[in-house]
Amino acid sequence: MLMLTQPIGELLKQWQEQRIITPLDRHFALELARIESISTIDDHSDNGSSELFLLVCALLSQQLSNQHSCLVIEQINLANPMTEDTHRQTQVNCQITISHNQLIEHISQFDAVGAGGENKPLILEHGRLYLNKYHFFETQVANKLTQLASQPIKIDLSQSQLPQLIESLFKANSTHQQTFDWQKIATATALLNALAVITGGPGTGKTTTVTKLLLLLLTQSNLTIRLVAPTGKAAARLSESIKASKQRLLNELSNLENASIARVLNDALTRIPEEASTLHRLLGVIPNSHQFRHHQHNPLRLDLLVVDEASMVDLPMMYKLLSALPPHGRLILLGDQDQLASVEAGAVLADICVGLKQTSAHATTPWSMRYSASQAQNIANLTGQDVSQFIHPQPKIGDSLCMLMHSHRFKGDAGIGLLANAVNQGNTAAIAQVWQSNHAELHWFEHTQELLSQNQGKQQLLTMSVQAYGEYLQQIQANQHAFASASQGGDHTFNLPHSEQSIIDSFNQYRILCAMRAGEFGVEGINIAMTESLTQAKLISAQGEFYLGRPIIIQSNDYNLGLFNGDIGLILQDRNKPERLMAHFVMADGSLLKVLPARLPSHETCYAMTVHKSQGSEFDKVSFVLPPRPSVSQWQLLTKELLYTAITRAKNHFYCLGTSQLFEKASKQATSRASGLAWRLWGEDDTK
Ligand SMILES: Nc1ncnc2c1ncn2[C@@H]1O[C@H](COP(=O)(O)OP(=O)(O)OP(=O)(O)O)[C@@H](O)[C@H]1O
Repeated sequence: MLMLTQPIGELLKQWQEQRIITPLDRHFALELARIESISTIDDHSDNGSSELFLLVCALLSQQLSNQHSCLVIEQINLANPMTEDTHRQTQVNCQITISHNQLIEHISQFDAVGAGGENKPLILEHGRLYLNKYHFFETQVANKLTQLASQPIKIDLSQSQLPQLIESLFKANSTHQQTFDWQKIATATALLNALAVITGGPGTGKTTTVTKLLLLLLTQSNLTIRLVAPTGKAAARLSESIKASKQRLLNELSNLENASIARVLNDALTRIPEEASTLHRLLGVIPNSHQFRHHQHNPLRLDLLVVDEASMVDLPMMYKLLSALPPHGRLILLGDQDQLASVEAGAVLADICVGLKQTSAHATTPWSMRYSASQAQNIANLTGQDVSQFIHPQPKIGDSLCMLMHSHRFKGDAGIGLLANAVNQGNTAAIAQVWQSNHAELHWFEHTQELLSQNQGKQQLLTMSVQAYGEYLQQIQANQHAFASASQGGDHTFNLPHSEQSIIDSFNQYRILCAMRAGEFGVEGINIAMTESLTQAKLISAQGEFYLGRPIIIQSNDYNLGLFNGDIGLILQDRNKPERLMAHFVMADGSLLKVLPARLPSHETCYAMTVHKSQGSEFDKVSFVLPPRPSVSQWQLLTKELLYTAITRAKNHFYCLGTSQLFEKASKQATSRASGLAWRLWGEDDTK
């Protein structure tokens, strides 16, 4: 059943040396072999069965390290199991000689492998091999979502004012030339179900819709509503968006003709919460523990939870969140299903949305709704929108889903929106056309073929970045000069001219995003190059670790300080003692946190950051850096989700340093996360 050129123990060592597997993968396999009582792993007396077990365990661990939730046996490359790519010309030193079905049958015979629900280290279900823990997370998440989705909320239309209120709130939308008002339909979806998943790209109106929804819910009863996002930055943005959306609604309500309706809505508007927190803060962090204060036996005290940027929530976190929901709690997930999947295991939001994907070659749109007949009727009753064409014989959780597809931010022919769409569809002809159309908001820096240090594209990027970052650094210099001259003149009552918030806001107008961490064109190299360029331009004086104007990104959580992985701050003069430097952070509620640099948790310079870390943030201008010659392992990271996420971080200008071939090739490569969640939710395997 297995052909090996060397004993498996030696091969595992060799794969580790070649970095095909990690030391963890190897030790994981050896440890499970110990549990399985495989004493001598190079014993051929069992016809290769022990070796096969080790190989499969190493493959499973390798999958988990790559953020997959499981190992799909059918996807194992039997001819060369340690490579996914069947065309790659790598040395074949291991070959599985039985079929995938025989392999599944064989794996199920091992002692360490059980079926779903069994207390075994590994679980085999539906051709997928899991670590018990991940199987548990996945089944629990699927069960809870399905259970929430099957809790329709009854609305007695003979008693309810809701249709009238909806009509008043969405009246302005009817002037848009669209067949369906999806924002209105999404609102009805969430009014009618305990679970609502509202997805869509940037600027499609997710926050606008959820604000109207909260407003409508609050006209019905006094609910305890909590708003959360996965990171501090995303939570701060959610707060800002909700505030802005409330303000827009307040203006709209002042134009309502019906005074009694306007009164009802105005009253509810004031009760919409504005403050958002992080998921960690909501669940209650226990220092030095993976557990949270809130869980199944100590549920959250709320009636409705709104989770923004849900694409960033990984499988274990989604499990913890769902477990902590009180039995009557309603859940609204907001996010962009096309963005990068979570940093840790799983692609929960993408798996939830997979059932809406159009797989037919004749499909005119990439997604389509999937309603039950009764939900379609309820939506029609509430909104007047006839969605009967979306009735599906097997709606599953479709009644809880709504996708917003019209961007109000990137209108018509705006370059950023066109580029994001073309990348999303992996349409290389459209991508080339967008770049060739010379849109004012798109800028290209080509990697030249010269020595990397003389790469003209990189020089252009650095020159532009010095200018972009110059603005906040000049504000800092103005503060520094004002302090120096006030001190000379003996003035102790003086004030720094630029506030910390305005300097941080100015810094946040621009960011360099890198596809990679390491290397000259990764975060590390670009940060060094930026520091040199800004020093040459005399905008910073980078002497010592903490210099005035140095931007930093936090790399671990410090619950005592209230700083979390991904928080970004600036080293600035302390207003109360300007001769002292402090790290300054703007918190989710808009307040300023000052920390002595020596007390900062692990951190690094942040002129450039990874695209992953930028999720949940937006900048006026973004520069995106692709490496000129990616290695094989770097290639795996260059996906269309990475490009799409980088592009959609930019509000007004997107600059890209790369080669057109690389950009187009990456847009053809989609992220795939092995998981059984979509199958559990939708009952189909061909949805992907
Ligand atoms: N129906 C609409 N008609 C006109 N403008 C709209 C409509 N819906 C939203 N907008 C505008 O589009 C912009 C983005 O809306 P909103 O913030 O709700 O989108 P979003 O999907 O939450 O965006 P993001 O992905 O950035 O969080 C706002 O300026 C908003 O006023």
